[in-house]
Amino acid sequence: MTKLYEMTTAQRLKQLEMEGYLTQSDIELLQTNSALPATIGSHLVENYLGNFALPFGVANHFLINQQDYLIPMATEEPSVIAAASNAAQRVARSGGFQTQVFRNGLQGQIVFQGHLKDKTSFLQQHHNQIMTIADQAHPTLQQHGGGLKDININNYKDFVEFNLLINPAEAMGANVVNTILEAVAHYLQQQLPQLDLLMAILSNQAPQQIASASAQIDFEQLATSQYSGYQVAQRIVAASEFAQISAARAATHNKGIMNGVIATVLATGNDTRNINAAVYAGLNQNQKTLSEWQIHDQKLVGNIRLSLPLGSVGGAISTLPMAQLAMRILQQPSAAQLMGIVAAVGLASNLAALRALVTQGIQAGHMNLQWQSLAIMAGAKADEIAPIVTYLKAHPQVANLANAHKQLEQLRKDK
Ligand SMILES: CC(C)(COP(=O)([O-])OP(=O)([O-])OC[C@H]1O[C@@H](n2cnc3c(N)ncnc32)[C@H](O)[C@@H]1OP(=O)([O-])[O-])[C@@H](O)C(=O)NCCC(=O)NCCSC(=O)C[C@@](C)(O)CC(=O)[O-]
Ligand SMILES: NC(=O)C1=CN([C@@H]2O[C@H](COP(=O)(O)OP(=O)(O)OC[C@H]3O[C@@H](n4cnc5c(N)ncnc54)[C@H](O)[C@@H]3O)[C@@H](O)[C@H]2O)C=CC1
Repeated sequence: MTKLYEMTTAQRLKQLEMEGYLTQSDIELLQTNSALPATIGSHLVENYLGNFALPFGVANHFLINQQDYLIPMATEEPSVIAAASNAAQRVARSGGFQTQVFRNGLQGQIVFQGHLKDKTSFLQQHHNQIMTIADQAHPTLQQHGGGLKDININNYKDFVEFNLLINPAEAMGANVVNTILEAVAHYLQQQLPQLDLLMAILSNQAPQQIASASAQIDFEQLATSQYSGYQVAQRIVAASEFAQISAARAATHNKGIMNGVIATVLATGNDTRNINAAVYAGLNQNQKTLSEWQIHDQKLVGNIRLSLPLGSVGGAISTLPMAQLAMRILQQPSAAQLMGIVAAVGLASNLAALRALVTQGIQAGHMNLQWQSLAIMAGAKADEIAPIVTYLKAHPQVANLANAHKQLEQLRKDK
């Protein structure tokens, strides 16, 4: 069967329509030059001039909690989608990804300058009123099952912090949380005139919005022409250990994870700055990397744990037509399901990069993609692609479109 990446874009769209991932109107949306009408764009940002387009594609072969997924990605970086698909296929053949999600709420901070002597009795006295104000500030949130869950007060040297835990229901929650915080802050300032309100804002540290994904990969899925699967597994574990002791390597290890994470977060209309901030806030001196790899029970075992305050409604998720399309391709996941999916994508991106790095190096795969693109651009069809790639690989000095055309003509004459 022709592989997705060997098809033309038109064939690919047809194939995904046949598989039920896309409707005719999705295809029309994808084929319009600007999938974002100016009427929406000009309401999303200020001083709007036009749209900035990015390629949008899908990674395939994802089996997550025994369910098949196509993963929409928006990215400008070549090989991110191929890498995620490549690793996902190895994981799927070994049983797939398992995910776990803890989605308990976002923290909001109301910060005053000064000192609050009797914080416990203040909280006891005002707790119910604060809960009522929070509910009134965003009444629809309660209808969606969200709202203020908990309040703590922390005294610092010259500051008092009211820390509110708010369940944003299905939203990412920045706006709903900030609305509640400002209403509560106003009330608190009235009750505490001796303090000076400094700010009220959600925290992008999200220790209560955590997604974990794991995969147990059979050694045979890792083998290359140079190394056995077991050797590759050992080398991936060594790479993971080195990242734990080298901050310089940890940064790159993590970047490889964020390749797929950010591409998927962006495609679904979620806030990428929020996710970058939350993910990196989850790291510390003792935990430099977002994932770890070990050998256990004759398998390579990967684990990833990410702070992922994602939403399935609200903000640009509900406004951008392309984000809505991405959510349809993902079969309309809940926010918690989306968190698990994104964690699995992060682990897949990491596995692909590490496997390439500890075997043939990163450039060989990148050049392979380049040659594949040249062959496809020259018009090569399924079984014609491999011989042209082989030729271009063997003649890197003349690996250009004109020569890909010549080789294709020759190949067809020789048939
Ligand atoms: C590049 C590949 C995938 C080539 O991989 P390959 O070995 O040439 O692939 P293959 O031809 O054997 O195909 C195997 C599978 O790969 C996928 N695949 C293969 N080709 C395509 C394609 N054109 N489009 C879409 N998917 C593709 C596809 O799933 C395919 O299965 P199939 O569908 O055929 O049954 C591999 O070498 C790889 O995974 N390399 C890693 C690339 C990577 O991580 N890139 C990210 C950018 S580098 C970076 O930013 C971060 C880094 C690396 O520094 C992080 C770190 O240091 O940790
Ligand atoms: N520090 C940060 O990260 C900040 C981020 N932002 C931005 O805030 C936006 C996200 O804010 P949100 O509050 O998530 O979006 P939002 O402002 O669109 O609010 C969510 C809306 O969805 C509605 N809704 C419908 N069904 C719901 C359900 N099942 N659960 C919850 N709400 C439901 C709510 O009533 C509400 O009106 C993003 O655009 C983000 O970039 C804004 C300020 C700060």
